[in-house]
Amino acid sequence: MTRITDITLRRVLDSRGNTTVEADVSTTSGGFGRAAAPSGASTGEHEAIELDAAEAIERAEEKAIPDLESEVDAENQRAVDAALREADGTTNFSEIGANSAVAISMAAAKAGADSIGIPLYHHLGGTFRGNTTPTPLGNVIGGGAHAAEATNIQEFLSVPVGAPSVEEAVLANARVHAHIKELLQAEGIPTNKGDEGAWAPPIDDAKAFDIVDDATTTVADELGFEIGFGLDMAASELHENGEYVYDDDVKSTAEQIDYVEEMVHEYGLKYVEDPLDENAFGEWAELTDRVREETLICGDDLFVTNTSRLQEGIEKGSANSILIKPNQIGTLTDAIDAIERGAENDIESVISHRSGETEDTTIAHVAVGTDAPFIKTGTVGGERTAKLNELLRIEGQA
Ligand SMILES: O=C(O)[C@@H](CO)OP(=O)(O)O
Ligand SMILES: [Mg+2]
Repeated sequence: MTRITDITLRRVLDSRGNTTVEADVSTTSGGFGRAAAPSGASTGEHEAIELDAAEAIERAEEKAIPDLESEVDAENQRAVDAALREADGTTNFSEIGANSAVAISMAAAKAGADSIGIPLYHHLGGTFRGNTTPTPLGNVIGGGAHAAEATNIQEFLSVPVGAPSVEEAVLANARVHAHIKELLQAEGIPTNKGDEGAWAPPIDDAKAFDIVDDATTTVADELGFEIGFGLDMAASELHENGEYVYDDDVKSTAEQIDYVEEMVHEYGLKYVEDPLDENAFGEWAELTDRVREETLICGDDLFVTNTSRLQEGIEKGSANSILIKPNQIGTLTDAIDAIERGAENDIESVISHRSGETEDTTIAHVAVGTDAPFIKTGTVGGERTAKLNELLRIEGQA
């Protein structure tokens, strides 16, 4: 019923105007799925390999598609993803490209769900999950690798933990984003935007902390529920020769740990992603020990959605949260295996977009299907609202 009959790949544009891979998958029962691969800018050194889109398509057409068409059932996600890995033959999809692999993996999942006649989140999570929606982390001020001449910290995130619904949470983040524009304009500060639609003003991190604190507090008072905030420090991008290099300061590892702990206490941060370098498992553990009761310390570049790296982090106590990005590892099976391993070890999952995105909505379904407590997929911009609005549709079906 769900045997794959045809896989078609094409180049499409992502939100940065770069080409990426889109896959169409059809099945014998007429099921259909379409998905496109996102693309990162502040990529982890341990991520699966993204090839030039045209190259990835050519190689996947030659090496992977013949092993899938008429050979595998779209509803059997593990079999689809095992065939992709088998065809690639490397540990990091460097042969066919993680971009072609993840596009095919996600499109096959959609075709499987369509063939069976259930929503993707239900196909991915099963009948006993998928009854909750994640809290969205909304990127409202950005810099780092996402915007030049802006903050050193890559992302300041609105975290509406008190919102009674995902609809209220999404609207709250949009309100915080709009209020920040008003605060910046009131001071005559330019309101440029970064890759993910967050404001990217020419201000330092200290100013950004104060503006985001002001905006989240004001909007929380307006709406009547708690709105905290968090960070993606993407500290590997700041890490040079064992130090963390800011525009106005250079911090040793010990000073970086103290700094993050101080910010968690001063601003009541709900979430801190990548506060230290992507190889510093031990130092991460020291920070996590200090603040784990107050905040989530989340591994993005540290874990790169890789269960083996997550296992090392579990054994060392490096973090209490993992960022999940299917294109970092190459298949939905690997991404969901990482979520499960995390859940077995009290590691909270945050399902995430990439800075280069399309209108694809798969990650919204992954978040709901796995009961993930959080999703990080921006605040405004078509490639971000595509996921946020899909969450609103799913919540409406509940
Ligand atoms: O660092 C991150 O968490 C992601 C998403 O915000 O950015 P990028 O896709 O550039 O890695
Ligand atoms: Mg990150």
